[in-house]
Amino acid sequence: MNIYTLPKGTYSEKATKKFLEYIDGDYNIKYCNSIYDIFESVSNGGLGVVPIENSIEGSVSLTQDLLLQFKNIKILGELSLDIHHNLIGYDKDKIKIIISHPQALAQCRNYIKRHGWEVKAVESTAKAVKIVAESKDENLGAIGSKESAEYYNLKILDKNIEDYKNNKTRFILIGKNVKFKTLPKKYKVSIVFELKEDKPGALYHILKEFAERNINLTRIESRPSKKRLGTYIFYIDFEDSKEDLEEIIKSLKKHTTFINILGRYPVFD
Ligand SMILES: O=C(O)C(=O)C[C@]1(C(=O)O)C=C[C@@H](O)C=C1
Repeated sequence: MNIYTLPKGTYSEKATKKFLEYIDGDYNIKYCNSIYDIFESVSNGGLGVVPIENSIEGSVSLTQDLLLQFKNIKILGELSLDIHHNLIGYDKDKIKIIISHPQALAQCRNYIKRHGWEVKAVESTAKAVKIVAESKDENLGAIGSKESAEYYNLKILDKNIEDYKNNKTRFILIGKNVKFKTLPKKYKVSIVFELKEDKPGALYHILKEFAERNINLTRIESRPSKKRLGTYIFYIDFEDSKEDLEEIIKSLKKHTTFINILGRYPVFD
């Protein structure tokens, strides 16, 4: 079986290797150019690993949108990685343009601003490093992992260039089903829904259902419904509890036009 992720040297590849330590069975890592390509491949079978949230920059909105779009794909597991970015290239003093993934560029925004560099966004940090390596252009620099610098034989010109300490990204394992070797104690549930009416207290009625059952929400987020300006869908993550999930969903359905369970899954360290 295959497990799809972003190219060699990306942080997503690192997360994939960590997931594989917990997964039962033989999987070959297959590299895709974008998060969209990973979802498309996984919809035909196998597993995938994609980033979903970063502690500095927030949600990876493409992942959120695709989880809704690809109805046959579920979240099967979650883990977080410490993210330490590096400036990669030839000569720091000659750099004029910095290339990287939009999330990585955003996580190093102050650092880039301080140096007055122009920025260019590409599909992954590893692709950025590859472009710099293949161009042999000293005016270019990339932001990426230590592994990507090694893989493309480029120098690390600066380490830990993220703007805030404790930079972490959450990654999810996606697919139809999986078997784990061992299971952690912590489980989470992710749901997405649209409120029935835009009226005072509409979201309160949803939150009340969780509060009354003493369920801890770990994230609440809205995204445009893409139907009209000012209309939203909501993503909620909550800690799995002894409460009956079907019963919770039934109680939420009273207030929503649609509600999907994106996954009920273990959270690995
Ligand atoms: O380009 C990569 O290396 C990725 O794995 C993507 C990604 C992301 O989209 O958040 C993963 C972790 C970091 O937050 C920066 C980039």
